[in-house]
Amino acid sequence: MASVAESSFPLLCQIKTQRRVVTSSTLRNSSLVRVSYPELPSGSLSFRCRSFVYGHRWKCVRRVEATGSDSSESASGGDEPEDALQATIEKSKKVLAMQRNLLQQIAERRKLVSSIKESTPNLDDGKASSKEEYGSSVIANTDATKKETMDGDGNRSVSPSSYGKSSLNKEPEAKSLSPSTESLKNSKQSSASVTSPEKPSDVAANGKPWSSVVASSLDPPYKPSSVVTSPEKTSPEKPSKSRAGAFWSDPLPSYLTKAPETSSMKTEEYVETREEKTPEVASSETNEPGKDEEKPPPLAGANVMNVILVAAECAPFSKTGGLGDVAGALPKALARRGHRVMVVVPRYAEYAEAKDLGVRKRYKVAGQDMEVMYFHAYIDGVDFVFIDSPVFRHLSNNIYGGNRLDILKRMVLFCKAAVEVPWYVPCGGVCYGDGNLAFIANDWHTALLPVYLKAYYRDHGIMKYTRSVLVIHNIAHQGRGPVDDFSYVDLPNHYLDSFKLYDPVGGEHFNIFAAGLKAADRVLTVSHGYSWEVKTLEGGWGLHNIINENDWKFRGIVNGIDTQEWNPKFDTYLHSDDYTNYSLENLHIGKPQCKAALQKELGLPVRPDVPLIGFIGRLDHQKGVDLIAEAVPWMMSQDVQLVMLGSGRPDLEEVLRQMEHQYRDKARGWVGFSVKTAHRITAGADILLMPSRFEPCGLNQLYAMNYGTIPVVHAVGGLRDTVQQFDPYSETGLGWTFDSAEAGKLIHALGNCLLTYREYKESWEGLQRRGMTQDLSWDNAAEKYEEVLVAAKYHW
Ligand SMILES: Nc1ncnc2c1ncn2[C@@H]1O[C@H](COP(=O)(O)OP(=O)(O)O[C@H]2O[C@H](CO)[C@@H](O)[C@H](O)[C@H]2O)[C@@H](O)[C@H]1O
Repeated sequence: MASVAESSFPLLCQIKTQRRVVTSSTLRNSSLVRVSYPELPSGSLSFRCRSFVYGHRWKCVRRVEATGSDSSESASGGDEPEDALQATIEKSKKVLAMQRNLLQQIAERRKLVSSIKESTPNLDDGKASSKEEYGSSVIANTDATKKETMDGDGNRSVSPSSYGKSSLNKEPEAKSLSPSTESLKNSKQSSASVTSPEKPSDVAANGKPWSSVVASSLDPPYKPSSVVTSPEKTSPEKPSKSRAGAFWSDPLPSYLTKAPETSSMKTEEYVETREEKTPEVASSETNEPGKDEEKPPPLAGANVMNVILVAAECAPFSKTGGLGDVAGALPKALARRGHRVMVVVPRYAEYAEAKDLGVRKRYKVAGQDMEVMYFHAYIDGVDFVFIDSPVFRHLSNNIYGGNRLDILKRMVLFCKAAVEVPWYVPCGGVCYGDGNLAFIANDWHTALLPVYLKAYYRDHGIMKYTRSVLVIHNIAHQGRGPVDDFSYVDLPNHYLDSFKLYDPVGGEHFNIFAAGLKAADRVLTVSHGYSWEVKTLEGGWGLHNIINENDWKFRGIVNGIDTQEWNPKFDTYLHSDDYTNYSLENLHIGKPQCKAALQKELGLPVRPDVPLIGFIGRLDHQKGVDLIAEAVPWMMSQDVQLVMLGSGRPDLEEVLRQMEHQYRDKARGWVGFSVKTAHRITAGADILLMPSRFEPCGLNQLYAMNYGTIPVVHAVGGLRDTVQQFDPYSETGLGWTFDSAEAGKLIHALGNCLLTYREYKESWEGLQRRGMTQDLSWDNAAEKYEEVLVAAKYHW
């Protein structure tokens, strides 16, 4: 047997070009292929090929060895005439030249095709339709009547007079976010050295190291991502007991003492499954020239990271409010920028798209061993990982249900499991690993994650490059309890202080949000206005001091909206019952049709001229439902219709029922949780009321504006950031605002709004047009999130 050449694509193409007979029992990956090749001394070639036979593309990454029935003779030099060999070499050279020429042509064609694609509009039509399918499968899941019981914290009003405009855009000093040039350089170097450790031939074009891949026949085809995880990170450091003991008086959690299985995954099995890939995917894994030109660089450029968003709810799978919407949409926007993105959420029900990954882990919660399983779906470029445990099951309609300790234990289990997902859960066959990784935790429910990341791992030199960002969607809910609750979170004693908080309302108590805010590398909230408010005594709900102390890592980023899901042009809930899709172009036809359909569906008189006022939201003190109730008699004295959709506090639910009972010809109070009805009200109403006492961002006003529905809002938090007061003189603005949470002020603003609706049609249309032409997508916000993730990454 004589070694002829190292693996080479041209050589294989040469073999193909000359139409040699290829004999192999399976012609599959990692098989021994034998090719008849009389010009060679051996008469044939055999080679072991860890190859990719997709379409007609071949790539061989191992040594090619010449062999044959007479290989022993050839190996010894035999009687091979010198000139025959020379002729073969010459021939080979010619073929190689032809081959190069061909590849050149292919590359040029590819360039041409991609430039045609770029200049062709409606390329995302396919995406829109797939989203529609995705959305429509959801209706059954989310439409059931839901009730929400959060952690039971009391509510307090925020004094509007205390909002200082000048402070609204106050953000952390740039210098405090940026590392020194030197450390940035070092970290970049270290990141570079950890992000591309494999030999080129060992790394697929999607950046996944072959060596750490597990069989995943259950997974959908994985779209290539340019994120590379380091071997160091994909094989996380295993803490030695003695090392951990030196830092930590309490015993380490049991799962820390076991080696994560990331690196022990079976390449062989993976090789089998790779054959099932489509030619399109496979082509991205060849080393063909021209491929690089075809794939544009990620928008995130060198900032591409692995991002894991962890939340208690995620639309469309689970949702009680705005948090679910954000968890469903922000990750997709980050993925569009080129990041590898995962969402981790509890599995409250069986989701058709999600498949069992077969991974099982056990965690201790309050002394009890609990097993979790992991389900996975890959949708719109995002890995959705659902953590399954009996404690989460059947809670779709009652996500925050149960008593305080039930919720606490669920969140302890969820956060313990979530923080280890990058080690154990292969997505598309490959675990994320803990290098170049940032978690985004959301609200108090997942505020334990930054604490666990620190206490279990980073304090012990593990996951030391992993960062955590904690997003405040609503600071009124904090995970409060008696100090004794600390025993449930399973942390070293010296962590107790970070949970302890004293305030005049709760006295000395245990506060999960407080600990999360301290432990996270960065803290975000969902608007600029709210980022200012939470630093005040009125708006911080007892956490303002902690936020002020951590101002350097704190920032506000206004939410975006999912412009597929909440778009009158594509909205799947407008496909039936006489509703219709519409856009700015046919607004004057489409919106009145939706209004008539809504009136009909609700049993209200179908009248195009009467202003239809809507409200959608959780029924609690925050949303100012009581202010609407106070204004109802005035409203009903006007020629208007009012429809309110909400669930929550029983007394406020009763307000809705009473209102409908009293004004049957004008008002409807829909008590329950119906995503379909929320979409239909947003499309059919002329005006949306949001008199929230405080509103971290608010999504309904954004949805409303995208549907040509005019918001009337209390200028607070994100509402003030996003709804600019209408100015009839300059014909600017997006809606009506009022400056304090009082029924009188609401009535005044709504009165002006109704006047404009009736008397100034052109102004009204201008308001609608301006609202509908705004860029409300998540793309802008995602870019800002990326800045924060990168700042966290380079900060030690
Ligand atoms: N009865 C019902 N039936 C159907 N759908 C209903 C419904 N009640 C509410 N919804 C839906 O839930 C979402 C509510 O979002 P919001 O942002 O207005 O409020 P929420 O207070 O829950 O969110 C918190 O987090 C978000 C996200 O950051 C912040 O915008 C917000 O200010 C903060 O209070 C919307 O999609 C709305 O349509």
